[in-house]
Amino acid sequence: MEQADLLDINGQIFAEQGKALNAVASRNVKVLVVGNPCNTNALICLKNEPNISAKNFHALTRLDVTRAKCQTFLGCELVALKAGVFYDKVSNMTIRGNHLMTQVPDFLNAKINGMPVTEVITDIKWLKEEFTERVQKLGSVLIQKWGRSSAASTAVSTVDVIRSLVTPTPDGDWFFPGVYTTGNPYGIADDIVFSMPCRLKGDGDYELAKDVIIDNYLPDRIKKTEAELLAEKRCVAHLTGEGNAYC
Ligand SMILES: O=C(O)C[C@H](O)C(=O)O
Repeated sequence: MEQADLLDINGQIFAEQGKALNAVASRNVKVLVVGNPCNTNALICLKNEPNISAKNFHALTRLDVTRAKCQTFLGCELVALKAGVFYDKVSNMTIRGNHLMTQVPDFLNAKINGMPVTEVITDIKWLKEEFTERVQKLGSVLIQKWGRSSAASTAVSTVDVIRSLVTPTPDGDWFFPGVYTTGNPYGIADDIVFSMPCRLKGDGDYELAKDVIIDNYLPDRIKKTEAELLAEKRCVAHLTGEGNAYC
């Protein structure tokens, strides 16, 4: 199926969900969109819920973050640092942008046992190439292997998001959902759903993390995933009330 068809068919479901939530849901409802393409489906959903704050919508990019944490842990194995490190010792891991293949696993800001990942895994080539590609492609690799999307890890990630929404983010760490962009400090275009680092107090509301490092490597990649999301957005304009779709 072409991406434009997928966007249209799945997008219609999320437009209807948005309208239904708008009609009956609490104005404080928190919405987590799982169906792919989840960033743009979240955008469609929130555009159909004018009575509910766009801040209440999240896209499930947590799955990618958990994968990135696990791959980082495997990276530790590669440099014989497995002892004492499990993936829950990896903090500040985010993926930037879309849940799809252009996503940017941000190893630059991530830490292992409080130390920058790049100081623990000094093979930067491995981080830029193998690690990044593994995280980007795991979803499609699993579909090829099993003939369907991953279900258990999606369910676990969904529970993780809900737990993160109702628990204060641990000191020094981040929460990393796909969120609606409006006036963010990272220069990401407004009016899309983009995964970025956040912190929560445990009441479901969040603020964007401020202590974020950007080097020469990340911006180009972040621009690419932003461009993909802007293109998806044009493709679903008929579902967001913004005119004719253009794919
Ligand atoms: O369902 C998919 O397209 C893949 C899924 O989002 C995943 O990342 O495992």
